[in-house]
Formats: sequence, C-alpha cells, structure tokens
Amino acid sequence: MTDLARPRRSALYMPASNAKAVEKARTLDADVIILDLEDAVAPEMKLAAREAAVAAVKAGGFGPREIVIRTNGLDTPWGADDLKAAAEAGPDAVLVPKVNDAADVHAYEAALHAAPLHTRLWTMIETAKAAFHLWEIGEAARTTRLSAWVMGVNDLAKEMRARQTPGREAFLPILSLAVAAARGHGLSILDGVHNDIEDLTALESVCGQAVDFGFDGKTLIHPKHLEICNRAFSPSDDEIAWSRVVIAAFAAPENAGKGALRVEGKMAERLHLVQAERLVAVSEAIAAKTAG
Ligand SMILES: CC(C)(COP(=O)(O)OP(=O)(O)OC[C@H]1O[C@@H](n2cnc3c(N)ncnc32)[C@H](O)[C@@H]1OP(=O)(O)O)[C@@H](O)C(=O)NCCC(=O)NCCSC(=O)C[C@H](O)C(=O)O
Ligand SMILES: [Mg+2]
Repeated sequence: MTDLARPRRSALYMPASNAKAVEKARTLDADVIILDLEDAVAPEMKLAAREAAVAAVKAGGFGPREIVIRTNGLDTPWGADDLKAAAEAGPDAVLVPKVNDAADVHAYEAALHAAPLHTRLWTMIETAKAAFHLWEIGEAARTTRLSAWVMGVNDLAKEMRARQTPGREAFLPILSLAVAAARGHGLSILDGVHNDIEDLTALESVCGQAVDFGFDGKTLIHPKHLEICNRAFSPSDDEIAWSRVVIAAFAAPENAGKGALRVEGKMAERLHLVQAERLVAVSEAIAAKTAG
C-alpha cells in the first residue's frame, strides 16, 4: 500500500497521560491514534505524559492503527526532550505543533535525527503565519521526513480571533489552500477537530465538508465521533462501483491509446482513471483492515 492510499479517515487524539484512554485506543476503530503531550496535558503532567507515550509506543498492541506522538513545541520547556524521547520510541510519526515556516520544519527534522527511518514528521497547520507559508512548508518535504499536515482550527481561531461557526466560513480559504499545497507536495492532510462532543449532526456536516474539500480524514477528540467520521471518509459503494467501471473501460482493448471515453453517458479522461484507481486502492485498504 502506498502512503497516499493508506486510510487515514479518523485520527483520535488523547492525552498521553490518560492511561485508560490509551488502553481503550488499542481496540477503537480509529485509523490513527495521536498521543498528545501538548495542549491536552497540563504543565504538571508533562513529564508523566512523555513517559507514558514512550511506554505505550514500546508496548505496542495498536494493531493496524498508526501511532503518532504529538510533542510540545521547540519553543517550550518540554519540546526538545519530547522530541528526543519520541525519536527513541520510534512511532509511525511525530506530530509537531505551531509550525510557521520551512525553517521550523528543518528545526524539527534536526531534532528527530536519531529517529528510525520509518518515523515520519507530521506538522500542525494552525498559525496565522503558516497560512502565508504553506507552499514553502510543503516544499520542505523534499529534504525531510515531512509526510502529513494536520489542521489546528482551534489555534487558528484563537490567533485570528475568528468565530468557529457551523459552516466554518472564516477558515475556508486556509482549509482549501492547505489541501492544495499538501497535494502539490504529495502530503497527506487531515482536518481539525470538532469540539462539540454531543452534536453528531454538526459533526456529520463538517465531515462532509472536509470530504468535499479533499481531506484524507479528520482529527477527533472523542470515540463517539469515530463511526460518523469513518463512514464519511470511506468511499461509498456507488463511488467504488463507478470507479471500477471507469477502470474497466480504459482496460478494454478497443480503448487502448484513447485519452477520453464516453462511459455510461459521461466523459471519462485518464485523470479520472487515476482518481478511480486511487479510490479503489483506498477502499481495498479499508476492506483489508476491516477483515484483519
Ligand atoms: C474531551 C474529553 C476531556 C471528555 O472527557 P470525558 O467527559 O471524561 O469523556 P467521556 O466520559 O464521554 O468518556 C467516555 C469513555 O470514552 C473514553 N474516552 C474519552 N475520550 C477519549 C479519547 N479522546 N480517546 C480515548 N478514549 C476516550 C473515556 O475514557 C471513557 O471510557 P470508559 O470509562 O471506559 O467508558 C476527552 O474526550 C478528551 O480528553 N479528549 C481528547 C482531548 C485532546 O486530546 N485534546 C488535544 C487535541 S485537540 C487540539 O488540540 C487540536 C489542535 O491543536 C487545534 O488547535 O485545533
Ligand atoms: Mg492546536
């Protein structure tokens, strides 16, 4: 499975200091588990959370779920030691907060020098400055472990002094530009969290919006959000069926060498073939996960 076909429909945060939540995570239907050392952890719990995150990664037992440690920033009293500990633990990825520009990516890359090669660098996109450096932050992926972005809409709202309305109007430009910049550099990109634990109707709506925007998945703060989110980001039966029809049409001998076809009354070009192949690859990866 290529990294870009890997299902990352749901990424559940939890404070690494919450042993019960971390234990529960081993059985939850989340594609990604994010052990947080940053905003979900009070200053007096930072060291205990770091130790717990390292112990959890080393103990394993998360099955097919990707396991990610979110560290504190290098500009905090905990950041450097968090990154050192995370590098030694060797999770699937280390997620770093409040990256502003490419120089920040390179600083985090340097701090992860001792990490095993499989440990990727993921960065939060959640500062006003980052909004104006998206392309160069993405470009840093060419020479670093950077492979994914995670939107931090709470921090963006705080910095912009914007309201988090149901339609997320204040954030639409940055959400859209971040997806475009991520795709321009071959990065995965996950949407921000939905803060209202109980309003599942609103969750369904923002998940649909994120799918429309092209996000790979969404970060979450509560297990109650997993089912809706996984469903929203899974290709539907209709989409899978249509993709298979497009793939079959281009594979037919009579269509060899053709760039555009009429398929069931619609135009299909080779770019649609690429989309169809990716959608089928993702759906097969999800099916394999469900079966395993
Ligand atoms: C938000 C919470 C503090 C709510 O906690 P609580 O009210 O105690 O939850 P429940 O009683 O409903 O919990 C029911 C059971 O589910 C387990 N649980 C709850 N949340 C999680 C979780 N995130 N992962 C795993 N398991 C979880 C409870 O343990 C209960 O289990 P049981 O007793 O066996 O029934 C809490 O949900 C929470 O801490 N959520 C995560 C908060 C977090 O990590 N925040 C940081 C990331 S968000 C962010 O910073 C985004 C970004 O940076 C930005 O800027 O936007
Ligand atoms: Mg944040």
